[in-house]
Amino acid sequence: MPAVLEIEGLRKTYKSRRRGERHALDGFDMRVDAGQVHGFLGPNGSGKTTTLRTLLGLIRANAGQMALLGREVPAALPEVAGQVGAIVESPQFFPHFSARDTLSLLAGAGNVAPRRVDEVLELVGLRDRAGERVKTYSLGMKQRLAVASALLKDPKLLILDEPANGLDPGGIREMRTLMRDLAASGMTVVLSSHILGEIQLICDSVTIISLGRRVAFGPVEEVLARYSGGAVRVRLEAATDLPLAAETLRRSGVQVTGYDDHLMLAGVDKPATVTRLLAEHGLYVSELAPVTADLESVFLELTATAPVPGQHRQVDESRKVGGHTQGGQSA
Ligand SMILES: Nc1ncnc2c1ncn2[C@@H]1O[C@H](COP(=O)(O)OP(=O)(O)OP(=O)(O)O)[C@@H](O)[C@H]1O
Repeated sequence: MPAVLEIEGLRKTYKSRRRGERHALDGFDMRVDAGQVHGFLGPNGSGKTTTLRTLLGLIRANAGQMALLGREVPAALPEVAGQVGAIVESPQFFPHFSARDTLSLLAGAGNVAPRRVDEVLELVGLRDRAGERVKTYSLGMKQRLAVASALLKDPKLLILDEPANGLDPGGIREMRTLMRDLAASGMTVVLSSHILGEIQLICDSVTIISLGRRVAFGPVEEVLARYSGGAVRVRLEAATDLPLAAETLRRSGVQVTGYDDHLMLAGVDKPATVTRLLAEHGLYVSELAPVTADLESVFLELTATAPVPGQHRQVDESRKVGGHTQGGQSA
């Protein structure tokens, strides 16, 4: 599958007199294949916006290679810009203009056929309110207008920085449907976010960034499976046997956490061995279920941002949580 977006070894260092040097991107890699909705995930300050701004030629990298639609950027940006729609900073619209006026103005400036204005209004679901002034719009409607403006050129690649930021659950759901519709029409969509549930629902694949480095990437299901760590939930026919079962499993080297009515096991390669081991001790399993992690726990673990009781994590501060600090396919 051809890559629509490729980044290799990207470095960006900000220098300030007060804070000295800060490596916002520290050898970052990323690849997005055609036709995907790709989630770009990372905690605050991890380097998402810096990556997207560098890719779009808004700031200069210190090192690394980047390509959009198979062309090296920033050198080929003038040629590929017409096929890339992006919203990286919240666009400001004239509050007294309607959505239709706003888009007509942008279409005129960008040599876009006027009929495209109605097409994008339809696509983002603003057709029926297109004549009203932007100042009367909800945040969700303004976000749709921003997406509409990025769609005017009918781009092959759409890049959105935090498109669901500030939206209520209804607005988020609508944005999700819009993203999926765009992908279904053949567009590749890259969206940065820290709304993990959303990414899990919308995206085919993800890149997780932490402290300017890629810590995991791949299809969402693969990333989840990779970081579930062989977790298995076990229930027994007799709950009173749980302590004995826990002891038996621990003696065989399995990591066990005991709960009132079940055990959680970690690092189990073959769940069937658990059943056999327990049966050999007269303990009968009523449930043996592999537990898949959700994206939120994977994200918290990989980016070391899980909350710790009594501690306030500082922005940009790295802290190791659990065993994983680097992804299996990490850069
Ligand atoms: N213009 C700048 N000057 C100095 N430091 C900067 C500048 N822009 C970003 N940074 C620093 O670079 C790091 C990465 O910032 P960036 O905005 O790319 O992160 P982000 O992942 O987009 O975060 P958020 O989710 O909060 O928007 C942060 O430490 C930030 O403080």
